[in-house]
Amino acid sequence: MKELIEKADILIEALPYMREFSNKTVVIKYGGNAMVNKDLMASVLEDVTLLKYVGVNPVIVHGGGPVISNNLEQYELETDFHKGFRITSQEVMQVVEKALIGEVNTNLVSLANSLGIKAVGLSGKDNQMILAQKCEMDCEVELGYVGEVDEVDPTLLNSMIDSNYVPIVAPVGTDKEGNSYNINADLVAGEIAAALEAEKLMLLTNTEGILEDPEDKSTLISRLKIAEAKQKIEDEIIVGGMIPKVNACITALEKDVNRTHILDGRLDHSILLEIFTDKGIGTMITK
Ligand SMILES: Nc1ncnc2c1ncn2[C@@H]1O[C@H](COP(=O)(O)OP(=O)(O)O)[C@@H](O)[C@H]1O
Ligand SMILES: CC(=O)N[C@@H](CCC(=O)OP(=O)(O)O)C(=O)O
Repeated sequence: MKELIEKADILIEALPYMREFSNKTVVIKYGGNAMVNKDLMASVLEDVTLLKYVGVNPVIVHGGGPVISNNLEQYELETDFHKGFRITSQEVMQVVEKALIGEVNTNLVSLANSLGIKAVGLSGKDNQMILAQKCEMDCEVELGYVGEVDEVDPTLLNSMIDSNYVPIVAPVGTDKEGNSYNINADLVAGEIAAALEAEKLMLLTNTEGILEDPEDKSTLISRLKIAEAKQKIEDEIIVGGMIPKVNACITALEKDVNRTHILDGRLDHSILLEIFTDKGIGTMITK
């Protein structure tokens, strides 16, 4: 009986959060390094199903870096990164599109549909939803078809949300001429959260959150303000793949998304633990 009452307590703890998030949009970025197996993907999508049933509007943006790297290896094409971005020649871009849109996106959509979510897959090219421009972050290195988001048109996503679908977005953008661009998925998630005026942005990854010492999980930082996060990038405590995540949170916060979180996507039901428990998990970045 005690166990049953504890289960009821968990539901009661979740109740105020269910009320708070009902009819609100939550953007979830699911990253390649936390997508390591089908069970984990199913656990993430189960959380998304529950969100949908309690009236939250989830939007998923996925990565797929490791899948792209595997496919490039099969084609014997080299992968080079510059400041966390994959240098993307025209040949590499073709593999990126096939991997992200033709493989990762369709697999996620199929799995989501099999779990009872009305999921629809799309990329930033659909209806020119994500207008991109060539990323000119560093003049010294030619990044090729690496893009940065110029503008997100939220019309298509909003009409899907209004019709009760869960959009699953691949991070490929386009320019007005129809050229495709490879965009870091964290940055896409931040811009989509901003365009949808989402309540929350959640970036799922393969660490507990932001760590003071990446080798030591006990050094998890639960809360960080924008200025503190920028300082940690400058001090090189936050490096590599964590930098675009922090930048995505900053973009979203500056464009009025209320809450942003970086959390462990390897942990079963991390989304529910973050949204529906008093303590939350991972790192929350705030204004
Ligand atoms: N301060 C930090 N705390 C935690 N992880 C960090 C930190 N700085 C850099 N990282 C690295 O960032 C990685 C997450 O980025 P990335 O591998 O690109 O994830 P994803 O595939 O989920 O997008 C972590 O695995 C870790 O190696
Ligand atoms: C420009 C750039 O680097 N794009 C990424 C897009 C996929 C991505 O961001 O995947 P993760 O979230 O799994 O890292 C890439 O080519 O790997």
